[in-house]
Order: sequence, then structure tokens, then C-alpha cells
Amino acid sequence: MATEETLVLIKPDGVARGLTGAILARIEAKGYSLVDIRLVEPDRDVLERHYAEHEGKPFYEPLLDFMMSGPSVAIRVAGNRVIEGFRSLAGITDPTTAAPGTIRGDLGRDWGLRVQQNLVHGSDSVESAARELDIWF
Ligand SMILES: Nc1ncnc2c1ncn2[C@@H]1O[C@@H]2COP(=O)(O)O[C@H]2[C@H]1O
Repeated sequence: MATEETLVLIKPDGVARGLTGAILARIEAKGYSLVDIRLVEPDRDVLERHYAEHEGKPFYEPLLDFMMSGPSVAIRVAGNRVIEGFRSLAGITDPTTAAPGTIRGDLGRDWGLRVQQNLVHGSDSVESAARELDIWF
């Protein structure tokens, strides 16, 4: 089976809180490879493409504002079954109830804002990974 690739984003909250190193360490400790990495300040066009499926949802505009509030780190990560593996490592969307042991469960919480600041993003399928890697790299 060909090695899979996924897009991981360390979102502005993770970068601003100085958690980039801790999050990268978890990805590496799990045994995945960092293939490419860049610090990005995405414009609205990039985010509209990335979050197209969420357009019209109540959190859409707050989400785009949040994602433009500071730099993110975009990482191309490779490994066998890395798409589901990273999502397991990240934990569920809501950082308050994400399981301890996961990135969101250990390092995140709800700050009472209109958007869930949940530290990381990981592609959810082979198709999404290809599409998102093309947007960010
Ligand atoms: N119900 C929600 N309320 C606020 N923000 C949300 C909600 N659901 C998803 N999000 C945010 O929208 C993002 C969409 O995908 P992400 O994996 O980047 O992480 C999600 C959260 O940051």
C-alpha cells in the first residue's frame, strides 16, 4: 500500500500559545514523517477554499476571522494510515470533551468564543487530503 499523506494545520491559537513544538513532537513521536512545513498567513481566498463545506454555518465567518488572526503552521505529514491516525491523535472537535491523551484533550479547552479554537486541523479523507495539500502547498 502506498504511504498516505495528510494536511495538518497548527492553527493560530496553537502557534500563539507556543505549542508548535509540543504538537510537532507528538506527530514525530507517533512515528509519522514531516515531509514539508511552512508558516502561513492565509488570505480569505485560501480559507474559503479550505472551508468550502462549512460555508453558511453559524461558525463560518468567526472561523475565517480566527484563521486570519495570526500565522498557522501547515505541515505535509506522511505515514501508513496517517489520515485516521492523526485525527485520532488530535481528538474530537470540541477540545473540552476531547479525550485526555489527545492533542486537543490535553492542550485545548473552550474559551467561550464563537468558534472552537481547537489547535489543529487534520484532513478527514484521502480526497480531502489531496485537495487541502494542493491549497496550502
Ligand atoms: N459547532 C461549532 N462551533 C464553533 N466552531 C466550530 C463548530 N464546529 C466546528 N467548529 C470549528 O470549525 C472548524 C472546522 O474544521 P476544523 O477541523 O478546522 O475545526 C473546526 C472548529 O475550529
